[in-house]
Amino acid sequence: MNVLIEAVRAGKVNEFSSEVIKVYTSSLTQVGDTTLLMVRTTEGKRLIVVGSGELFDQLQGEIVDGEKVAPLTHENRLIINQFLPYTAPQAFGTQVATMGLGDRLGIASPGHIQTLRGKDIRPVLAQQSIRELALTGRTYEDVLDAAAYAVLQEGYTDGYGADGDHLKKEEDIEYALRLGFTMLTLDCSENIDNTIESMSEAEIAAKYEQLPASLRSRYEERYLQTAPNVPGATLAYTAEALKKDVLIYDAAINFMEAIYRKYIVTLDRAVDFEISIDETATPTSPEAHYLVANELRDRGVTIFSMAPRFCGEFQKGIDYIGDIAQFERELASHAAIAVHFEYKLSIHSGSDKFSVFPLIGQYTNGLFHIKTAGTNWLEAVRVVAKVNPTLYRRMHQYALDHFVEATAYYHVTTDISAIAPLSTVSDAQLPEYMEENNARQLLHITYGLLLQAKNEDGSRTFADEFFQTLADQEDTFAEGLRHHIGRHLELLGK
Ligand SMILES: O=C(O)[C@@H](O)[C@H](O)[C@H](O)C(=O)CO
Repeated sequence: MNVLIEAVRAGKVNEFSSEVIKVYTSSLTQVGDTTLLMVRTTEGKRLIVVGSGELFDQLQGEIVDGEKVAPLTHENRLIINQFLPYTAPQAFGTQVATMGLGDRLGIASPGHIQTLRGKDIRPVLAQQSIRELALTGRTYEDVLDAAAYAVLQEGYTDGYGADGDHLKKEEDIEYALRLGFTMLTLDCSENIDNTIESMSEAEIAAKYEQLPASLRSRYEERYLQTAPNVPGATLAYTAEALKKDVLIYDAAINFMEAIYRKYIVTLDRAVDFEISIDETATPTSPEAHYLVANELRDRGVTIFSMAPRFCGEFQKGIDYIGDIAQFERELASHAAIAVHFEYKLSIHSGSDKFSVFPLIGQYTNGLFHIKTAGTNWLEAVRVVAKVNPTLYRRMHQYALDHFVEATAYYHVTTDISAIAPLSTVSDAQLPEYMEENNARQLLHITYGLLLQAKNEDGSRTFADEFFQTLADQEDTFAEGLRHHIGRHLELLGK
């Protein structure tokens, strides 16, 4: 039997062989007569496969002294999924709190698992939007592979989800579902008519009159003649507000129903279907939220969660911006509406919203879905700032030089002039940039440009050194995530 595996079993993990840098003791797994153990070697992570049986035979790898050393490939991940079902993603439904832990690098999930293990919340480890894939150059196969191997590495058997996030096009929906994604976040922003917000009351009335009379009378009967009764929600429709909401959301509701009928109802497996109306210029009033939810229920559309666009600003990687008293008033209604229609409220751009986390935990009674992604990338940047100041300075300067280009992808109100000039900051102070909102947003939204930057000779400007630094500092990164995401959970009441 492999000396490493025997050493792990005997609790003597420091008996490393020469090529092994680290043994992931939690990965020790027995499947029939096959034993698996993940290690990090000078060539990267590998699976040591010992024994015999189907799993041993099917895993692809090199035979060394009768044992198999298997790389963490996509093909091997699919085989492991078959033999260890908990390494494949699952849907969670509406009765357990869930947290989206978007990992743009493919190396954060072990720290996320260490943070959530044992808590009353489940991780959606494989969460990426098509926007993130485009900016990082990754695929959904890469995203699933990274999450599954992290689950194996950490010996995490409580289940995790996979969210095809902010999907707008049918081909992207088909792509994610074909790969086995277990959550689908339908981004309806392109079906929401934001021009209505800037119209006068007369213009709205005129446009509304152009709608079919049958549609108008149906909405008026359901929302003006019948007062909604949602315990805990304060809802008051006026004729003017109803006209506006119908013009803003009617096409989006039709889109939601069409996708549900074509892709969700026809599936032979459970999928958590989320409706995202958060990435739009129009804040979602509680009345608008109720109208969308009521129309969906009336059309037989069952959803896992709804992501409204809250009042104020939920910007990337920084705390809430806005009137917290108004946020609390509206949150109470949004949460009550979610309870009434039996789905979870989903909090997008959930990274670092520390000032409102207690309210979210309170009003949802701890039953929510919250999404993070940027803050996990920034914890990796923080590690670089701590241990590789030269690399951080190069990345920071590149981000400054390319910031305007990055604003095409994310809405931020960053004040670049407020960021301390690099020349005035000592190496020891560099991590403090991660405590300053403008610097956080600078590094947050330029992630794709930094990761995909190339030199004239085609070599990667930052990515190779960045990933090597994070590999060398794997424990530091995991500890940073345990601290930072742990703070999120603590304030959310988890
Ligand atoms: O950056 C993205 O596209 C995603 O991380 C998106 O922002 C996600 O839905 C989210 O809200 C993460 O906080």
